[in-house]
Amino acid sequence: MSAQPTIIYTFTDEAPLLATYSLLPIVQAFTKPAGVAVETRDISLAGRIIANFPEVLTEEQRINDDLSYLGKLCLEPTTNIIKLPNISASVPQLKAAVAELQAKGYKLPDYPENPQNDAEKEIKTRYAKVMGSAVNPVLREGNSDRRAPKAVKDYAKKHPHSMGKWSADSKTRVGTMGGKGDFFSNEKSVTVPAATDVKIEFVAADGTTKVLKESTPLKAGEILDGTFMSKAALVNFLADQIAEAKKDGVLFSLHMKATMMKVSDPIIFGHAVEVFFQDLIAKHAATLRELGVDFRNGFGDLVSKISKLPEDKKAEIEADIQAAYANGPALSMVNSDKGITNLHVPSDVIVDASMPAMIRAGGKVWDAKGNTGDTLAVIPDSSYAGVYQAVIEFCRANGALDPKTMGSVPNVGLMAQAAEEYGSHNKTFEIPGKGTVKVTDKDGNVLFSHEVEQGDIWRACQTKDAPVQDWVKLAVNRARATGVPAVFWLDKARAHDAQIIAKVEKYLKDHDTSGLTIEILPPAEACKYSLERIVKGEDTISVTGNVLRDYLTDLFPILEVGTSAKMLSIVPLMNGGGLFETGAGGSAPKHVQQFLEENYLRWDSLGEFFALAASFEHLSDTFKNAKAKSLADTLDTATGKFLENDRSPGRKLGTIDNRGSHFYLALYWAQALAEQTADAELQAAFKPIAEELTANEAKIVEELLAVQGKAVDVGGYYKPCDTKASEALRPSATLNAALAKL
Ligand SMILES: NC(=O)C1=CN([C@@H]2O[C@H](COP(=O)(O)OP(=O)(O)OC[C@H]3O[C@@H](n4cnc5c(N)ncnc54)[C@H](OP(=O)(O)O)[C@@H]3O)[C@@H](O)[C@H]2O)C=CC1
Ligand SMILES: O=C(O)CCC(=O)C(=O)O
Ligand SMILES: [Mg+2]
Repeated sequence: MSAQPTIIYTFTDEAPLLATYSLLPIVQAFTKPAGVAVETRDISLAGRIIANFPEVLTEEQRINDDLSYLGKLCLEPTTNIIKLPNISASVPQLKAAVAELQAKGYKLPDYPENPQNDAEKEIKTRYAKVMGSAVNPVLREGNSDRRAPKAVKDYAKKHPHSMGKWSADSKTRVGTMGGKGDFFSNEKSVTVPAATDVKIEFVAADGTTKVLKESTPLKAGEILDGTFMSKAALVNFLADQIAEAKKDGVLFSLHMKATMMKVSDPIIFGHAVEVFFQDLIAKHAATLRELGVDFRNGFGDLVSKISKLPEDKKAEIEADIQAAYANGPALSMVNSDKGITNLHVPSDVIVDASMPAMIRAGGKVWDAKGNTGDTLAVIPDSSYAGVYQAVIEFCRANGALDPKTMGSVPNVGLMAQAAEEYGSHNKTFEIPGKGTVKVTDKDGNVLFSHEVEQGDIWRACQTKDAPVQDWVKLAVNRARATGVPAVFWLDKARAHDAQIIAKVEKYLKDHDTSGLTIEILPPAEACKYSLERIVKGEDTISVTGNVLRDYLTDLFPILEVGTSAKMLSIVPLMNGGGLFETGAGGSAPKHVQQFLEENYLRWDSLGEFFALAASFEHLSDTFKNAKAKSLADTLDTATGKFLENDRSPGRKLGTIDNRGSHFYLALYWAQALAEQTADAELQAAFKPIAEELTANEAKIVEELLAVQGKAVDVGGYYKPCDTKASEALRPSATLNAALAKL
C-alpha cells in the first residue's frame, strides 16, 4: 500500500484534455491541505504513440508507457484512478496525430497503410496497438456501474433540455440483417469446463490449413463464442437498404462502432461505402487503385487522395461524386456546411452516441442542405439493433419522452477483462477464401466450426467466469441499495446469451435476492419493459453485457439528462481498487473546434466532479482517511450548489464556459470546506480562500469572460503545448493567485 493516499488523474485528448488544464490545478490546490496527492499519467493518443517508438526519438522526447503502468496498477487494491475520455483512434485520426508529431520534430515513421516488407509490417503492428479502444479495455479490471446522480436527475426535471417532437407518422426506423448471415444468426458458444488453450484455423476448400491464431488460453468456466458475418449477405443487405431509403424518401445513415470494434466494423463500413458509390468506384477502379484509396477509412479517403490528381481527372471524379449523391438516397450528414457525410470518416458516427442523438431529436438527422429529416438507420448486425427499434416504436406511439417526469435506467455492465465483443479484435479475421474456420482445444476436440466464404468476417469473443460472478453481485447490490427492479438484457435464443443465462441463474443463488425483482428478458423486450416504467417516472436497472453497456449508457442519459457527460461512472476494480470514469461519452471534437475559433469551451465537467467525489470517498475507505472523506462530502455539497445555481457552461459565447464553471465549483467547494466542522484543520486552511474567492467573484468572472470571442492557439491538437494551453485555460490572474496560496 502506498504510504500517501494518491489519486491518478489521466491526461487524455481533445475537450477533456483542455478542461484538465483548467480543473486539475484547482483539484491539486484543494487536495494539498488534505495530504492527498494527485499525480498525472499521460494516456493521450499522442502520448501512446510517443511511448511506443522510443528508439526513433531523442532522450527529451521519450516518455514512459503510462498506459501499461496503469494497466498493472489496476490490479492493486489501493489504486484510485480518474479516467477521462480519450480518443479511440480510427486510421484517419492516427495519421493526423502522427503528422502533427512529425511536424513537431518527432521522427516517427509514417503509418504504412499497405506494408511492403517486414519492417513496415512491424511498424503497422505497433501503431495497431495504439489504435481503436486501446485504453479502456486495459484499465477496466472491473465491471461498470453507471447512473445519473439524483442531483442531476432533479436538475433535469427542473430545467429540462430540449427534445424533438416524435410524430406517429415518422418514417424513421432501424434496418438490420436480422437472421440472414449476420453475427447474431451464426453465433456458436461454449463454456469450457477446465482451463485449456484453443487454436483458430482456416481450412481452405482445397484442404490447405492456415493458422489464424495459434493460442488463446481459456480459464475454467470461460465462455468462448465464434461467429461470422457473411460478406455476400451483408453486401446484398446494404444494397437493399440503400434502395429502400431512396424509395421511402428518407435519409440513409449507417451506425457502427468502428473505433471500439476496430477490426470488424471498419470492414463493414468499407462495404457500405463501396455499395453506396459502386458505379463511381467501378468507373474509376484503376485510378483508385493507383491512389491507394481504402474505403475502410471512409469515403473521405477518396476525397483527400484525389487532390493529388491532375485537375481534369479530379474534376471528372468530382462530377461523378455529385452524380452518385444525386442518384442514391439522400445521405445523412455529419457537417452539412463542410459537405461531410455519414460515410466520410468511420470515427465521426459512433452508434452509442449517434442513435440516441437522433432519437432525442425526434427521429431526425441532418441532410446536405442543413435541414432535418427522417432516416433509415442501418445497423447491420441484429444482436442489439432491436433495442433502438423498440425505442423508436415507443416514441412513435407515445410521443417523445419527457425529461421533466421520466424515470431512469441506470446500468450495471459486464466489461471486466475485455469481456465479450470488446475483446474480440485479436480474434477477428477477414476470411481469405471458401472453407471452414475451426476452433480446437489443446486435446484436439473441435469446439465449433463455421463454413465460410471469401470476405466473410469471422470473430471469436471471450468472457471469463470471475467477471460474470462479480457482475451478478454488483447487480444484486444495486437492486438491494435502490429497491428498483433489475433486468438482465439477455436473449436465450442467442448462443452466447444462453451460456451467460446459465451462469446468471447459478450465481444469483449465491445472493440473498428475497424481496427483489430480478428479471431476464431479451434486449428489445427489456427495453420496452423499461420504457413502460420510465414514462411512469419509475427506474429500472439494466444489467447488460459489454456492448449494451456502451449503448445504453449513452442512450438513456442523453434522453434523460441531455448528455452522458453528467453520468456517474464507477468501475469497482475486482481486486479492490477504484477506477472512476468521467461521464459516459466521448471526447467531443467539436468542442475543441469551437474553443480554437472563439476561445469558448463548452465541455461540461460534471462527470469529472462526480468522479472526483466518488474517488475521494473510495480513498477515505481504503486509507481510513478522514480528510479524504471531508473532501468527498464538501465536493458533494459544492456540486449540489453548482447544479442549483446552474453553473454548467452554456452553448454560446458571452456566458461562463468550462473555465467559469470550474471557478464556481472552486468557490462552492471552498465555502463548503470553510463551513464544515468535521475537520478543523481543513476549515482553517479554506476559510481565507473561501473569503477571497467570494469577494472576487465578479472580478474573476469578468477576467474569464474577457478572453472570449477571439481565436486562440494552444500549440497543437493532439499534443498541445503545455505552456500555451495552460495560459489559455487559466486566464484569471485573480483566481490563479488565490489558488497559489493553498
Ligand atoms: N470513454 C471514452 O474514452 C470514450 C471515448 N470516445 C472517443 O471520443 C471521440 C468522440 O466520440 P463521439 O462518440 O463522437 O462523442 P462526442 O465526444 O462528440 O460526444 C457526443 C456529444 O455529446 C455531448 N457531450 C459529450 N461530452 C460532453 C461534455 N462533457 N460536455 C458537454 N457535452 C458533451 C455533445 O453533444 P451535444 O452537442 O448534443 O450537447 C457532443 O457533441 C472519439 O474519438 C471516440 O473514440 C467515445 C466514447 C467514450
Ligand atoms: O473505449 C472506447 O473506445 C469507447 C468507450 C465507450 O464508448 C464507453 O465505454 O461508453
Ligand atoms: Mg460509449
